[in-house]
Amino acid sequence: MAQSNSHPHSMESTTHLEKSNSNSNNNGASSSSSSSSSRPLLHVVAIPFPGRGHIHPMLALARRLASRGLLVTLLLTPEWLRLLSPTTTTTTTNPNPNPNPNPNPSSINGDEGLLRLRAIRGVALPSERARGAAYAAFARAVLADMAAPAEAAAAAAGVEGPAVDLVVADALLPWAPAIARRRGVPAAALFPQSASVLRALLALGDGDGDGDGDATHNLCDQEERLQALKYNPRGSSPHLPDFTTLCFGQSMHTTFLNIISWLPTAHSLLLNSLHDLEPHALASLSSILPLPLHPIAPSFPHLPTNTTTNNNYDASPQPHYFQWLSSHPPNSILYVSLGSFLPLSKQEVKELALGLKLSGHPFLWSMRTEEEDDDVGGVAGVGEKGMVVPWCEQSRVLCHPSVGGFLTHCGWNSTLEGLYAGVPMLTYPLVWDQYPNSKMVVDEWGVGLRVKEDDGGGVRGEVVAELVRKVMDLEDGESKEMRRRARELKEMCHRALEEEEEGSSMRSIDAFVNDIVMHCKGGKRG
Ligand SMILES: O=c1ccn([C@@H]2O[C@H](COP(=O)(O)OP(=O)(O)O[C@H]3O[C@H](CO)[C@@H](O)[C@H](O)[C@H]3O)[C@@H](O)[C@H]2O)c(=O)[nH]1
Repeated sequence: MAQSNSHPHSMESTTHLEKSNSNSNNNGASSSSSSSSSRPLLHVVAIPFPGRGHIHPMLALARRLASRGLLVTLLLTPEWLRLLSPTTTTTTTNPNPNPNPNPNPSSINGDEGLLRLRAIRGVALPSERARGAAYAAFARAVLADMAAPAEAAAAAAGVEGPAVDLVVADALLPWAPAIARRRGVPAAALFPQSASVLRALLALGDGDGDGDGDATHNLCDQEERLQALKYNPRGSSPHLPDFTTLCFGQSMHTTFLNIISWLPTAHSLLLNSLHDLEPHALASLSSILPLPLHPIAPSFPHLPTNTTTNNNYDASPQPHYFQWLSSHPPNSILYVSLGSFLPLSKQEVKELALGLKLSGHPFLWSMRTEEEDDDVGGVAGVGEKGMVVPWCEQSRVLCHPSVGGFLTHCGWNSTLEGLYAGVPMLTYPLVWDQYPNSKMVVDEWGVGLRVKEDDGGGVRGEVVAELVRKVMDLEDGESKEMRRRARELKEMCHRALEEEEEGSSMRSIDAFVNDIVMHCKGGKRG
């Protein structure tokens, strides 16, 4: 965050922490062989919300903290421990054999230096595959049933030692601060969505003043409210069914506000954003939240964490679809992914497949098996032009030179990964923050076109085809302008990671580490 907009409590301008583990490996984990043989600065317990879009940013953060000399115990459900295992990531429906089984950079094979993985046992959650269809049961289990098992796992981390100094939790885990409190340590929050969405949520919280303990009341003045509500996830898609009304008997924003009401009391808040990307929202949050804010994006599991990175992706071995990508000219392939858990209707899949076929452009579609449908003509049969995989290393795929466009549901991680890669986007939001994210991509940053409008209505294949042709046409004026803007934003993202130039992401992580080391070692433990 620019100094002029920093919160008075922010430590961002403090000098870099001396790195006690400068030899980070490609995943950014410390090269020290084990936690017992090193002297970690602090022991952090990190608790992500158990969904892909939350685990990725927490895993990236954990690696970055470990690379700076902190011991991090990342608590995961047994299913996620298994899903992050490299051996589970190589299956594909593509007829090409996989000649080069690849450790997915977002995967992890046991402990990595100062990063330890431990299980949260004894909580029954609907599986990741079923999560989209069973969201109510999933959300209830996470919000209620996961608390005690997570606390037991945090306690076990302290017994395994050394004593826990700090809990870092996903902002959507409302029981996390109580775990920290009972251990007598501070809790920091990682907010996994955009700063603009958080700001809108807080503005919505400025409501009835009924004294019901909602700590987000009265944080925004009228002007702030009006600005923030432009990004009201609900307001930007008023015709969408509000699925949490069914789940919880109350609206999504009320549910969300209750969940995140602990944020103003957290020790500090890590935001998955960059100041130059959302300057107004971050400045506004700085002024209304009484705690240090650290905008740490870009922060993906595959990025090196401690080194200057001018390359787009790391040098890990590459799975088979990279060979296919490499057999195409630069900027010729459209990458398609509609997120990690919400299923599309058969009709939507059919229209998208038709659109891709009519467009005539090659595409790589990461399609979850439950989206596949025989009626689509086995989408892979859409032609020699397309490849369908059940999973790929998205953030690396997007950085491949042959990829020239991204049809995305606008999950916040996907949005950031598209910006980092510098590819123009076609937006196809499905729920919640994906609508305001689409709005930023198209209207604010000028790096995309809407496939699906904000009214959430259906999309015809012919329209998809026309938009794909436009965004992939390197000679089209509008496409050229989007590519120019995309290059600018890509450069911005890469600058944020430059260590020697003190990029903003590096500064923020260092400031956070300085902040918590000073707090915990300074005897301020509660
Ligand atoms: O084949 C694939 C498909 C996805 N991904 C990764 O999975 C993550 C998906 O995250 P995101 O783009 O944020 O989508 P969701 O999983 O749908 O994320 C949920 O969580 C996000 C953060 O809270 C919200 O912004 C979204 O709306 C919500 O749906 C990204 O890192 C992708 O790179 C892959 O690596 N390979």
